[in-house]
Amino acid sequence: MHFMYALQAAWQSRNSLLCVGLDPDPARFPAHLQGRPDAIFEFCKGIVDATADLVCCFKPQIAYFAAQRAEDQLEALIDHIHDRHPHTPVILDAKRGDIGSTATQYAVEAFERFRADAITVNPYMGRDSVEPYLEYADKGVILLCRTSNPGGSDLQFLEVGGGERLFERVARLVANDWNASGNCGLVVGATFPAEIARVRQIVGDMPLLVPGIGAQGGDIAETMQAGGNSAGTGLMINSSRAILYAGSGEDYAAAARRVALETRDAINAHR
Ligand SMILES: O=c1ccn([C@@H]2O[C@H](COP(=O)(O)O)[C@@H](O)[C@H]2O)c(=O)[nH]1
Repeated sequence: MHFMYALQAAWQSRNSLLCVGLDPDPARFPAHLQGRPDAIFEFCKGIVDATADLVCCFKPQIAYFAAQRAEDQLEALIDHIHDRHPHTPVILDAKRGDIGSTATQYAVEAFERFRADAITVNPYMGRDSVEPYLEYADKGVILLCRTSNPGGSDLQFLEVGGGERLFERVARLVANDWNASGNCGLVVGATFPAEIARVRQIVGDMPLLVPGIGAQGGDIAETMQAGGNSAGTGLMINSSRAILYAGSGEDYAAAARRVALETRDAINAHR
């Protein structure tokens, strides 16, 4: 199914704009999982099974798996999500960016090896570097636009001519030129609500992946006010650490569910 249809369906059926980020850090795992060769898979599976009915998508961040030589556990986790929680889109957060021939391999990795429904991509090498992902017309391509980190302003805020800032140019380019298959989205951090509003103004109803609530301190009310689209959806609001590490004992998944539920409800209170 086309990523955008799957996302629309998940927004409706789950009544949720919450994306749970899967950033497994073994140093923070509960004691009963420490030292197990499949700890990363088991930890994430516990989170996924406890929260799947509360989310519109999951977002595994590939660095947490690759750093532990655990790409096989990432493959198993995405298979698990597809098998046990169908109709729950998976965004592989990889922020890839390279020349076309290499990007082709990254696209195969994301969509064929890992079976992700969407991938995050860095747009700053230009259209030919993004084309290999766009060619998978039913997969989501979510481009970095205004990232949540403070240093994002170093480049993304630069004026690039015509009174436009770089993040605005990216938003306009993606909305007007790169989105021919209707499979693009943008990353805009919750830590910069004014820029979320500006991006929404430029791109209309395009889905925005919004990290930065929870551990990074972004405000849910301001995010919703700035980013909701005409249908009251349009957002995948990500929280990773605040949910993953809500508990530290054997009941960590139940603790994660409690915080996911609170977060989903706090988001819905502003729709
Ligand atoms: O601008 C961006 C783009 C991506 N991220 C990613 O989102 C999560 C945020 O984790 P929290 O624990 O909720 O802070 C993480 O995987 C980042 O790599 C982002 O934070 N900002």
